[in-house]
Amino acid sequence: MTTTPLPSLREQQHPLIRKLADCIEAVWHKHLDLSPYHLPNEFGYVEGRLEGEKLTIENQCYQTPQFRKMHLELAKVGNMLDILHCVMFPRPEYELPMFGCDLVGARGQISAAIADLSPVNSQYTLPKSYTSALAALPQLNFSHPRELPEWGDIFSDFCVFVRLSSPEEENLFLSRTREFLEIHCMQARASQPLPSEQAILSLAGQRNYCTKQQQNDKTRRVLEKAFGSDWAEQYMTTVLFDIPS
Ligand SMILES: C=CC1=C(C)C(=O)N/C1=C\C1=NC(=C\c2[nH]c(/C=C3\NC(=O)C(CC)=C3C)c(C)c2CCC(=O)O)/C(CCC(=O)O)=C1C
Repeated sequence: MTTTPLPSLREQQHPLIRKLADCIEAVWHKHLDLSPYHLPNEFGYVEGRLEGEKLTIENQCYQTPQFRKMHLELAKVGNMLDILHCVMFPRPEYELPMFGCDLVGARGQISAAIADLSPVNSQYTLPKSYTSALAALPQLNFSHPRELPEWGDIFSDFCVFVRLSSPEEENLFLSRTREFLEIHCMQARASQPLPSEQAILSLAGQRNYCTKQQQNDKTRRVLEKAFGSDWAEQYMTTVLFDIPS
């Protein structure tokens, strides 16, 4: 007897969030050898109240030989906010950057769309194979680019951070994020583990990435209003951006 999977939260969210969630899963399944990554079970599916609005979070996590954790999170705040969050944490013995993306939709418009392959080596530079593949992509011109906050110094020169104001730009963002993911997954599959002293340097870069991302007060505020500051702190430091030991 086949159990029909529960409909994902994405069916109730902004179409671009649904398309990007489907795209991320498709690229992961196409290129990588996925195994489950078990989050503490209270975090698989959580519900809270945000000023009377229900906050629903749906998490999916995998791991592969090259990635210790690949996290796709969908969140919905009543009818106000739709969120997609995705971070791929490389195993430190691989010199791979961090893929991260965040989509925040309010009342049908995507006010924040960001995707990046962020360097975590000791010089905070991307591997040459990434730089050449990314530099070969056509230059995109979005009508509403956005300025990164202070803590955003972790992102690469190829980072896309925009407000999306049309279906055409939504599709541009979707295809550029798919390109980032395809490059990343193919590079990851072709990569070999580094000597252990290199792993220590990558760990430091990942720690910096997580520490900076934990400074995002816009994320923290949504979580605090729904679950309180202790829960938000725990969630940001153990689920969203857990610093590898
Ligand atoms: C790879 C990058 C990246 C990753 C992985 C990441 O997690 N955030 C990332 C980036 C990033 N996010 C930003 C903004 C917002 N984030 C949320 C909320 C959530 N985002 C979540 O993931 C979750 C958990 C599900 C919640 C709850 C809201 C509400 C906003 C305001 C929306 C707006 O400004 O229009 C900004 C702008 C920050 C600024 O301008 O100061 C940046 C740069």
